Amino acid sequence: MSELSGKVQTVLGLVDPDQLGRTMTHEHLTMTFACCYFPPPQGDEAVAENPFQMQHMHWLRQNPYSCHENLLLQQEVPAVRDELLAYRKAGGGTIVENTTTGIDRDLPTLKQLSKDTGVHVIAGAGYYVDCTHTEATKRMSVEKLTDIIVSEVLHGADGTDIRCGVIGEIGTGWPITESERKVLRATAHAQTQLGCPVIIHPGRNPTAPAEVLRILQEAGGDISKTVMSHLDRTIFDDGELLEFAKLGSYLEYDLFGTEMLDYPYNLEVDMPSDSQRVKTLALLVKEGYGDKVLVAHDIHTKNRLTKYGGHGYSHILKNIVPKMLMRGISQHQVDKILIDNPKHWLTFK
Ligand SMILES: CCC(=O)NCCS(=O)(=O)O
Repeated sequence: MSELSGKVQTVLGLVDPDQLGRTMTHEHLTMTFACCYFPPPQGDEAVAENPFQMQHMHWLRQNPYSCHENLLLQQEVPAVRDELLAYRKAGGGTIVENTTTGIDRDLPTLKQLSKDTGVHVIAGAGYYVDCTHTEATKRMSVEKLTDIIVSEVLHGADGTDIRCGVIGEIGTGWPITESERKVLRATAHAQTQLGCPVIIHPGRNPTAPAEVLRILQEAGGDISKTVMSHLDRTIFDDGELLEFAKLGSYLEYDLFGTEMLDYPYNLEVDMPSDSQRVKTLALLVKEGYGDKVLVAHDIHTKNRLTKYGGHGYSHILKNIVPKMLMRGISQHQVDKILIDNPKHWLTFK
């Protein structure tokens, strides 16, 4: 039996799963999203150059990807430290930090933030979406990719001895590229060796999540230990959602706090409001999937920080939990979503 078995691996080492407490399963504390810059609407160029003013806050919430500076979360370590202290005060215990290769994972900073704040931080192994894969990555065999991912969990990543505790977020687009397919197969092979948790960023198409699970399953992956992220912007029809839920992965609503009219990466998408997200969680609980639901904010741009008038990492604990209770989700079920489900997912087999 491996020394990881029955434990959770944080950036500070192995911990007992009962120590995690309330857990956000999909956040970023330091990263760059420059790969996904989207030009501003015509006429808004001047605002995009100088967005961090009170009168531009609404514009920034509607157009978070159209301002270069907003995509550099890695410049905000002191603000993130303050936010983590506030998160602890609000009752939070753990954050899964989903930054993988391609969007500037910074393990020493994650370790320091965890030391400074007492929040458990779990780092992610593997690769983000195709446009961030280097030519060298694209040339790698599945075996080589598997070895790298396994090593990031067992020995440490990015030339450090700081170990990752999950694989992901593994980035995929739509359609899924050949390089992304190889990374998915490597993810499944690494998961088979390690018995570890996996988390996926699906493409922006309602059929993308099931296609990813199919690829993972064919490569021997454990779907019951895999999280499908970003369902808020991916599957909109209740019937389709319940069909997807039958496949057995964790179901993650991780864009709490993000409300925007025009989702630039796919204008077909109507981004739900937080109230609509809570309604969907209530549906999943009622239909028997309460032990599969996970939640988070996926903070990946500056404007989502409270420093810039955003919702911050404590929004779910402070505002969404009361709304969940008000909409008939029991306290027992809320505790499952925030404590038990993350704990079971994050524990190595
Ligand atoms: C790196 C952060 C990330 O991928 N977030 C998801 C953004 S979106 O695809 O939901 O727009």
